[in-house]
Amino acid sequence: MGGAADNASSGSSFLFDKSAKIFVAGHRGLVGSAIVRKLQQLGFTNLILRSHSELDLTRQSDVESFFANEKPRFVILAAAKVGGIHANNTYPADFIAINLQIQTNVIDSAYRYGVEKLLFLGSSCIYPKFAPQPIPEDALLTGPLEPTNEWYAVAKIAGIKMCQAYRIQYKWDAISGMPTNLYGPNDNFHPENSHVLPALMRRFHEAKVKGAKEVVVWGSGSPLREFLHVDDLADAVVFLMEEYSDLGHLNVGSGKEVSIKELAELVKEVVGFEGDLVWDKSKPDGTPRKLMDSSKLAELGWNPKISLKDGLVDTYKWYVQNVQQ
Ligand SMILES: NC(=O)C1=CN([C@@H]2O[C@H](COP(=O)(O)OP(=O)(O)OC[C@H]3O[C@@H](n4cnc5c(N)ncnc54)[C@H](OP(=O)(O)O)[C@@H]3O)[C@@H](O)[C@H]2O)C=CC1
Ligand SMILES: C[C@H]1O[C@H](OP(=O)(O)OP(=O)(O)OC[C@H]2O[C@@H](n3cnc4c(=O)[nH]c(N)nc43)[C@H](O)[C@@H]2O)[C@@H](O)[C@@H](O)C1=O
Repeated sequence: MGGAADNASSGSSFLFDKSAKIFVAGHRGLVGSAIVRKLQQLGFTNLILRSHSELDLTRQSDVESFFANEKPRFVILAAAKVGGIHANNTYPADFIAINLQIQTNVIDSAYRYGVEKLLFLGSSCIYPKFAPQPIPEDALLTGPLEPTNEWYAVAKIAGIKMCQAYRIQYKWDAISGMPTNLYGPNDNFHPENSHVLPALMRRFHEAKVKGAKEVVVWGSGSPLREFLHVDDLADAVVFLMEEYSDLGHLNVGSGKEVSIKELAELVKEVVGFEGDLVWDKSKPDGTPRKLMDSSKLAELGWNPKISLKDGLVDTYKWYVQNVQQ
C-alpha cells in the first residue's frame, strides 16, 4: 500500500491500454451504464463492475477489501444517492450521509491501493442559487446554495475538495467533472423521486395510454434548466480521463437551456400526448436558472453532439421498449 503518488500528471494514456482494469462504480445507473457502453464500444475488455447488492460502497471495510483484491488501474465514480427535487428535499440525511460515505470510501481506497487516476462526478447543483449565468467554475462557494438540494450539494462539494486535497498532498491524479441535468437510457422513471425529464416522460406516456385529458406538472414552469444526453456525458468522461489532469473541477454541459414549460411541451410532443398541462404550484421550483459555462472543456477540445429533441426521441424509444408495462 502506498498510493499512486508518482502518477499525478504522469501523462500516461487512458485510451492506450484496452486491457487496463477500470472500476466503473454505479454501472447499473443512468451515468454508469452509459460509461460502460462507451468503454465497451472503444474496445476496453477489463471492466470491473459491482452492483450495489454485491458491494455496498457505504461500507468502508468492504470497499477497502475490494480495492485490495482487485487493484484497478482507473476508477470512474458514478455511484451516488441521486434523485430529483422532491427526493432531495424529502431525504436530506440520506443525500448527505450516503454520498459522503460512498465518495470518501472510494476516493481514499483508490488512492491507498494504487489507482493511477480517478474521476469524481459532481453536479451543477454545487453552485450558489443565484450564481452568475452562465455559471463559471470559479462561482463555487461564493454564495448560499439552493435549499432543496443543499445536502447533496455539500456532499458533492466535499468530493471535489477531497480530490483536490489528495492531488495537493499526495500528487495523486484525481479529477472532477460537474455534469448538468442528464437524461437518457436507464434513467430513473420513478413517479415522485426522479428528475423532471423522466418523470414527465412517464406521466405523459401513462396519460396517453389511459386517454387522460390532463397531466400535472410541478411548479410554475418558469425555471430554466440545461439538459445533456448521458451518451454525450460518457463521451466527455472518456475525454477527461485521457486529456485532463489538473486541480480545478470542469463543467460538462450542453450550453443550451429551456424553461420547464418548454421542456414539458417538447416531451408532450415526443410522447404524443394530446391533452392539457396543469401546473401544481404547491411544488417547489428549485433554483431559477442553472446554465453552466462549459467553455473550459470546449477549449480543451470537447463539445456535445446530441440535440435535446433527438435525445428525447431516443430516450422515449428506449422507455417504450424497456420500462413501460
Ligand atoms: N442524473 C443526473 O441528472 C445527474 C447525475 N449526476 C451525477 O452522476 C452520478 C451518477 O448519477 P445517475 O447515474 O444519475 O444515478 P443513478 O441513480 O441512475 O445510479 C446511481 C448508481 O449508484 C449505485 N449506488 C447507489 N448507492 C450505492 C451504494 N451504497 N453502493 C454501491 N452502489 C450504489 C446504484 O446502484 P443500485 O442501482 O444497485 O442501487 C446505481 O448504479 C452521480 O454522482 C450524480 O451525482 C450529476 C449531474 C446530473
Ligand atoms: C441534476 C440536479 O437535479 C436536481 O435539481 P433540479 O434541477 O431542480 O431537479 P428536477 O429535475 O427534479 O426538477 C427540475 C424542475 O422541474 C420541475 N418539475 C416539473 N414537474 C416535475 C416532476 O414531475 N418531477 C420533477 N422531479 N420535477 C418536476 C421542478 O419543480 C423543478 O423546477 C437536484 O435536486 C440534484 O439532483 C441535481 O444535481
